[in-house]
Amino acid sequence: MTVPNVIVHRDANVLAQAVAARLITRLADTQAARGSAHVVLTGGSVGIATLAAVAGTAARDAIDWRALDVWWGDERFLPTGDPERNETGARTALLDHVDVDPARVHAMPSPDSGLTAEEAAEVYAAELEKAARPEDHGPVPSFDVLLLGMGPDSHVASLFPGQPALYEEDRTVVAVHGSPKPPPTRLTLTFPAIRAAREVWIVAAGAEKAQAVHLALSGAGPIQVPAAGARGRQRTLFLLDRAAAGKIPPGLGRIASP
Ligand SMILES: O=C(O)C(O)[C@@H](O)[C@H](O)[C@H](O)COP(=O)(O)O
Repeated sequence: MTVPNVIVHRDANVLAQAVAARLITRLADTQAARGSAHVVLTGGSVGIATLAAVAGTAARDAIDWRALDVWWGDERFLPTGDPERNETGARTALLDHVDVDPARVHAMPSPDSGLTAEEAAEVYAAELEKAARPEDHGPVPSFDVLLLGMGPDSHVASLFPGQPALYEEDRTVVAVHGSPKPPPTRLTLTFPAIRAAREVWIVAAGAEKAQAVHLALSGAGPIQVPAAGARGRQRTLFLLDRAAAGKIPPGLGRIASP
């Protein structure tokens, strides 16, 4: 697993703007090299603020939006259009404002599909598998950037400490019941799917995240500290504001904006 790099910005606003700039550059570079790119979005405050920042800058036109596959790391199992769905947040903040190819926006299924959460997880896993190419390392595409927010309990996507989803070694998407963060029923990528990403970027702001950041960077186990198990094949970034970086081990931080 890659050793994470830590980048610290002044506050949550600068963080969102800086992650947006980094994301645009990364995806545009990937498209220049390979023609298209895969990005995995996250819900949560910094995740959605980042998408809004992408929408708000003219540099967004550096991305060929029609040559981008958009996936989600997790979803709240709520009806389509529900404001609490991560999909709804991402559409409102960004996807409704750019020229994405609707066929390449891969929202996780909602309960109005008539599927149970378990069936929905299987459907999404099949969609991922269909998009995987022989050169990919498994039944999911090699995501170019996989964004993850992180909770104060160190959860990422809907992988919560101690829950069964963390032990999954085969399936790439599973249903989660009894999530400590509402709503209780969710769908989530598993560690094998997350670790197929070329780059994993964990974005977190606020002092309430400082302890989780500390643990995730201090050799904690992924069952107790899920963020400790989210690593990209080529690169793992912790993109933080100063408050979230307040407890990182000395020497690890790099202040990127004054
Ligand atoms: O469905 C969700 O809520 C998530 O995708 C979740 O993993 C989120 O990213 C973190 O809980 C961080 O959220 P905040 O940035 O709002 O603290």
